Amino acid sequence: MKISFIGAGSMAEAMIAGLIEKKICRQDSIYATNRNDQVKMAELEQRYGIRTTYEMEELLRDADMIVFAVKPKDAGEALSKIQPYLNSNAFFVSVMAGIPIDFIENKIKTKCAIARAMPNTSASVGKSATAISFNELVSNRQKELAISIFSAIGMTAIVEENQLDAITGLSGSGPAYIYYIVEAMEQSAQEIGLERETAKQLIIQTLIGAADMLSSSGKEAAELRKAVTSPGGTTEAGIEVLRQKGVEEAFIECIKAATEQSIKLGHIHQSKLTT
Ligand SMILES: NC(=O)C1=CN([C@@H]2O[C@H](COP(=O)(O)OP(=O)(O)OC[C@H]3O[C@@H](n4cnc5c(N)ncnc54)[C@H](OP(=O)(O)O)[C@@H]3O)[C@@H](O)[C@H]2O)C=CC1
Ligand SMILES: O=C(O)[C@@H]1CCC=N1
Repeated sequence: MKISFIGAGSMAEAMIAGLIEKKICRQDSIYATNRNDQVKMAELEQRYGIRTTYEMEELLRDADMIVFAVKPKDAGEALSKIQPYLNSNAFFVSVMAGIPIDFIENKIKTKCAIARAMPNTSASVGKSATAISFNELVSNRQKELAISIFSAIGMTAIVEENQLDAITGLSGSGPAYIYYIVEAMEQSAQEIGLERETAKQLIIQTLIGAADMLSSSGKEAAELRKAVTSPGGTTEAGIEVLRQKGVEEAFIECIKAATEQSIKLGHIHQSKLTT
């Protein structure tokens, strides 16, 4: 099975790392290209044993899946570059935030199977939360292929395309929100006089434990939170500050803003098709 990546940045690398870790396909059956960062290409070859090339013919010939992972702003240019090399057998999987399937269909001018997916960078450790939708040309075999690949690097939900902007705001960007909280916890650990490395390990284990509880206890987040929060205790004192500072509202606004941005990216690209 040949999988070709167009765009070789954070998201492509996370998927490549996950695919290799889970032995989904041979290392030398994964191909990648970028715009011009040859150092990065050499690094990927060395780190993962994959093939990199700037030859579109070599990259795309007989690929079972073409994963499109450039920034939305570069989508038009990159799609135009590969368009002459695509045929109706191609199976194209875009992971771009905000870019609708019909924009891609218009740009590549070839009727082919297209999936739009929203994974996250936890793919690199086999823990992506991915949502995916398909155009009407994706065959059952291609759907199974995409689902098996994304499921190997995490969990996969099949959704209607109109859900993907919200999913981008929630779980596509989601890891960054958690890292942001960890940064704050690390900063606070320093301020309250804890040794950096010990604090880091405690924070990580706290996150893993909480995620595990959410996943395996069958209890809602609110119930788990209440179980930690003794009346008149330490957690109550801490959570009260979060409440006063409006942290819950801030997170809700944060996810709405990310969702809006995904919608906006789509509109910007759609308007380019009509101008
Ligand atoms: N990062 C994340 O957490 C997630 C990202 N995504 C989506 O994945 C996509 C990629 O994001 P990310 O990996 O973070 O971005 P990066 O900036 O890390 O990588 C973008 C890649 O695209 C390449 N590129 C740009 N233009 C072209 C071109 N014309 N032809 C070939 N390659 C090109 C760049 O090459 P060069 O370096 O040479 O310029 C680079 O390798 C985005 O659309 C994003 O919305 C989806 C889910 C999560
Ligand atoms: O910030 C971004 O645009 C990408 C999409 C989802 C996560 N990162």
